[in-house]
Amino acid sequence: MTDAHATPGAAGDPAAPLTDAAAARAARAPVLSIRNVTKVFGGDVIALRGMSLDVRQGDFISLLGPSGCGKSTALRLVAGLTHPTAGKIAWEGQGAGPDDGGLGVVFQEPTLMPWATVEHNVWLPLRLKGRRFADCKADIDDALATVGLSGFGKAYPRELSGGMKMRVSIARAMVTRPRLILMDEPFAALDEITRFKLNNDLLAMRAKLNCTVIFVTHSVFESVFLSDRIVVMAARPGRVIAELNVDEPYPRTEDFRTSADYAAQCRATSDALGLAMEGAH
Ligand SMILES: Nc1ncnc2c1ncn2[C@@H]1O[C@H](COP(=O)(O)OP(=O)(O)OP(=O)(O)O)[C@@H](O)[C@H]1O
Repeated sequence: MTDAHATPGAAGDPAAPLTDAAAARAARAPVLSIRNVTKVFGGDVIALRGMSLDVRQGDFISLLGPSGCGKSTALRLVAGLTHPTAGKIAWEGQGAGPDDGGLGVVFQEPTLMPWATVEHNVWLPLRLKGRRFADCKADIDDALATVGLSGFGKAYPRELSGGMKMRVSIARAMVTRPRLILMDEPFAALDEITRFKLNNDLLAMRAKLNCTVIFVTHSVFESVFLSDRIVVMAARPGRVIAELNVDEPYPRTEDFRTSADYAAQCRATSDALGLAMEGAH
């Protein structure tokens, strides 16, 4: 039996007792800590104010909130693409961090090189590390198999559907076997059936790679299906207003998607998001 109701977390009610699942999560090895991070653009746009988050090995964290609440800014800060105005982001352990292969990033657009084949696109992060194609071929084939694209290595992006392009983008992010994958609304542009399928496949890939994911989304349904932690954010200024745990164990299947537990968790998350939207006006 699962407890799929909103449960307290670090940013929710730290004084409340943890569920067994939350206690087990808290015991996992730390990957990254975000401490009181603020990002201000141009002197007066507070994209993010005082964000704190502990990311642990195996977490699947969704950042959920209205447009402009600082979700992408938070991901860019973690990726080292921009730097905090105040506060600190600290990586834990060896082989971590954006500069030493500990990180893979998937953007909303697949951002593939149109002139290169699928396998050459996936090779890119290894190539940037100076690795020869022939030496990486097995890893590239493995990444393509993991995303369900075996046999498409010689195809060009123009020959692929939107969902397949996104799979290539995910294979490219995972080919270095990063500890942490950041995903910025990767499925937002896809139709709902493709999105459900990619949600299922993403969980299978994550289980295979045993990696940690931070996932940005506008979708309550997607965040509840995928995540074990949902960070709800509000805009103006961008900030965290709640953290909810989804204690349903993995693997999650279509049975979960149609269960009363899932519906209850979606309602609780929707309520928290409603408060975030109110705060934005
Ligand atoms: N480079 C920048 N320069 C100035 N302002 C910026 C910059 N990047 C983001 N902002 C502002 O910071 C705020 C947060 O933006 P961010 O893109 O992080 O939000 P978001 O939650 O990801 O939004 P969306 O869901 O629409 O992508 C917004 O007001 C945005 O206009």
